Amino acid sequence: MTAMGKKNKRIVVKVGTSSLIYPNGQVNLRTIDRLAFTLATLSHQGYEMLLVSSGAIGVGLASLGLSKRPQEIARQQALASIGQTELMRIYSQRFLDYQSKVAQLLLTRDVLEYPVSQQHILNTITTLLNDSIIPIINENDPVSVDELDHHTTFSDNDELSAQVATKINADLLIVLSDIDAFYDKDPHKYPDAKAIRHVTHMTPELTQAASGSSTQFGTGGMVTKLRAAATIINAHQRMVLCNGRDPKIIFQILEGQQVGTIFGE
Ligand SMILES: Nc1ncnc2c1ncn2[C@@H]1O[C@H](COP(=O)(O)OP(=O)(O)O)[C@@H](O)[C@H]1O
Ligand SMILES: N[C@@H](CCC(=O)OP(=O)(O)O)C(=O)O
Repeated sequence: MTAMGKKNKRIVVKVGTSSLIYPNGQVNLRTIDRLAFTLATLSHQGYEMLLVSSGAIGVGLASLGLSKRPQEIARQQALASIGQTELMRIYSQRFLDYQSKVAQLLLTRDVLEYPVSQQHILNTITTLLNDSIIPIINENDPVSVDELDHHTTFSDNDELSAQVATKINADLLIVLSDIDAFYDKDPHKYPDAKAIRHVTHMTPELTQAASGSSTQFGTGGMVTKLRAAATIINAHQRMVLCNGRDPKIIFQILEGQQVGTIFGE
């Protein structure tokens, strides 16, 4: 079973905070550099590449030399606004080194759901892809709110990446995490956990196997990745979950090698 057929062209890559920030809070420039190299190379080969990148809050913490995420929402939103510009500065510079241009889209749930704004977002993405510019997407954290009467957040960027992948009709969503695959239980807690290589449909057992993040900076853990996978399976699309330590793993996936966990028929 491989993730890709020959016709696959439009690829969404999602990278989580745990791949972008070292456990000591420093920005992982090595991974960012390899990510830029990989996506730029594939874009030059004719693939349409999009990146959904977390890391605004993590980079914000690193910029201010803070080690712990604050509780207060306004502080988190301020950190995201500080970190987002720095994250994009790093991406722009690294992608330029590999002769690729990037663009930034910051989205909230409401603008992606409302038909008129959704169409504008899709038009922007299509125009960028036609010009071989790589859209880098994150949630617009400083304006996202999660209140009873006004809910504009995505639960997490895993869900945002699945929403984007379905709306732009992507051929594949690749979720890069700090773990090699989806396991029958959290391998950070249970050393005897076994990798599940292919999931064609969701079952209550699989949902139960997924638990939260056990890393300092990750947010949703496997719960949100499984939700994203369910969205992708329902849309008859495909998702691969794999380790983002070395983003060159994306080349292996596109060459048809079996890595990580494949979700979808
Ligand atoms: N069944 C499972 N299989 C794999 N990982 C799991 C599972 N349940 C929970 N996890 C945890 O989910 C983590 C990945 O999620 P997270 O820390 O949010 O990463 P990211 O920043 O990439 O989104 C893993 O490091 C692991 O500890
Ligand atoms: N929008 C937030 C990331 C939220 C998120 O989903 O994080 P992660 O679980 O690391 O993918 C940020 O840029 O810090």
